[in-house]
Amino acid sequence: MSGTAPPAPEHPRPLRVAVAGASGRMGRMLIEAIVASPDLRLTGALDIAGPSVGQRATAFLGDVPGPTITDDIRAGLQSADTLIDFTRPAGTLAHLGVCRELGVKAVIGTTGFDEAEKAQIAEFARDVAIVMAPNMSVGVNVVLKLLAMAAKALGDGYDVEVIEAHHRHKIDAPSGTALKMGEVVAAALGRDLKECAVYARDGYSAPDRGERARSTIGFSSIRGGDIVGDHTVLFAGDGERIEITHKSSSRATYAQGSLRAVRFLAGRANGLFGMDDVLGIAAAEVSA
Ligand SMILES: NC(=O)C1=CN([C@@H]2O[C@H](COP(=O)(O)OP(=O)(O)OC[C@H]3O[C@@H](n4cnc5c(N)ncnc54)[C@H](OP(=O)(O)O)[C@@H]3O)[C@@H](O)[C@H]2O)C=CC1
Ligand SMILES: O=C(O)C1=N[C@H](C(=O)O)C[C@H](O)C1
Repeated sequence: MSGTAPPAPEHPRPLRVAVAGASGRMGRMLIEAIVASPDLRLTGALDIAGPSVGQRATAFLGDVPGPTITDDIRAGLQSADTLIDFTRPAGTLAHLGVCRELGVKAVIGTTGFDEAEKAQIAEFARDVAIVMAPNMSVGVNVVLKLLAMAAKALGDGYDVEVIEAHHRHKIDAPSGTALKMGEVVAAALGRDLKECAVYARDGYSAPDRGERARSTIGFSSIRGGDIVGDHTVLFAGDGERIEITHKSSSRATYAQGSLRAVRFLAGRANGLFGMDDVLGIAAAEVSA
């Protein structure tokens, strides 16, 4: 034992966290992870009006104390430093409006935002610090770097297809992660995904009929059972194929990534960040 004082704790008091979508698949996973984290405290739980409102947010964990789920956004956020939101685009935007008023930071996992909604989130981030990512897992964010490197190295000679599979309850398609993968590959190839994405092919209706246009990036979505989340990017060339795949087998990875994002935001007043910022890989080398 040395005689020096132990290092100061990273955070002098637990970070106070509210969860939106508290009774959802991710909401419950997040609540369980927060309760198990000594540096975090669950101070609010939000959900859209329904049977979960009025219930104790931690009831599914047994006799664990926790806040009551509310659909009153202000009440749910009033004691929080940071909101973690895994809901729907309309819900997230409503929550962010109150976050801005109350000075509450936000970690956004919700997917399915359109361009106008993304612009609104960027606007909110001028006033409050926000981490937003379609996938909070470490693995997927490392894969995004690998994809950029692969696309740069392979260039235009390979056809790119993004294939994703999720559980039967997922409402948006393609997944936010698949779209992000497409964006990363398109950027590395000097393309604009808006111009080159192909979301459906039925073989009969123009303009999808006929040979594959070389510069397109195709998307395929599979929905079934309890698949947590699988993503493959296929680079198909002449005489060889490369497949880069990530498979989630537990939502705990998304929850743990979200908690890392909460801790990352603790020192920040405003700005829009991604999981690559949280993980410290935003500037990782991707040149081929
Ligand atoms: N970034 C990431 O790492 C991940 C992102 N996701 C994304 O998170 C989101 C939620 O996923 P998941 O937990 O599986 O979904 P769930 O449907 O299980 O949970 C969503 C929760 O939000 C509630 N909700 C619905 N609409 C609103 C609204 N307008 N305002 C407030 N709350 C609302 C739902 O209530 P009700 O049930 O009554 O509709 C439910 O409690 C999706 O967009 C999904 O793609 C999911 C996993 C990982
Ligand atoms: O809805 C889900 O479940 C998931 N959604 C995210 C997405 O749309 O990419 C992340 C993960 O794939 C699980």
